[in-house]
Amino acid sequence: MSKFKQLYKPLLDRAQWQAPEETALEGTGFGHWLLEPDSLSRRFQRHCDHFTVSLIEQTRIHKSQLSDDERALIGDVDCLLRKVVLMGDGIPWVFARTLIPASTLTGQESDLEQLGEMPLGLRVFTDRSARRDALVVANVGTCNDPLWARRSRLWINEKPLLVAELFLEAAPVYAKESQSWN
Ligand SMILES: C=C(O[C@@H]1C=C(C(=O)O)C=C[C@H]1O)C(=O)O
Repeated sequence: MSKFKQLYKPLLDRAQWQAPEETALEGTGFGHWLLEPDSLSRRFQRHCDHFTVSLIEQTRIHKSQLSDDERALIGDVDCLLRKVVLMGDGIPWVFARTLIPASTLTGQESDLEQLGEMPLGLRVFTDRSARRDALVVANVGTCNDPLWARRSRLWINEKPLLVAELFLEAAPVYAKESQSWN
């Protein structure tokens, strides 16, 4: 089992998700990143020379494996589960876990199953219909050493997928100089 899965999946699993307005994120350096409505991948590309994605795992899961939260957001459906690490110049920045319903992997979106190490966001946000909602955040670290995560639902051609992202210690979200609008 990948060290990323061993280390980071449990942190996402136990995240106590909160609506952004319940946290003091608005207007903070963290908030500019965590509340990013557009593609995180595109934003990361502006903060490194080589933005890459490492595919950790991709598998089909039965709808019985969904949490109640997940089922409420994307339906009681079998899904494709995709786990990746996003890296800037080879440094792990985000551990991401995405659930793509089988009903989303149809028509123009059937290619989402063959993304491999192409960033999901660069594919989804090239579609004019793409939008993000149901964004929630969680600090899965401590007050003194925050480790932020977010979960949001993406829509492409009115079909949903659910993305959970854990911002690892080296991610620019924690760097003073990058806590701005860019
Ligand atoms: C949804 C996006 O795609 C990013 C890339 C992912 C992937 O390649 O699996 C998963 C989550 C995101 O961090 C985005 O760029 O906003």
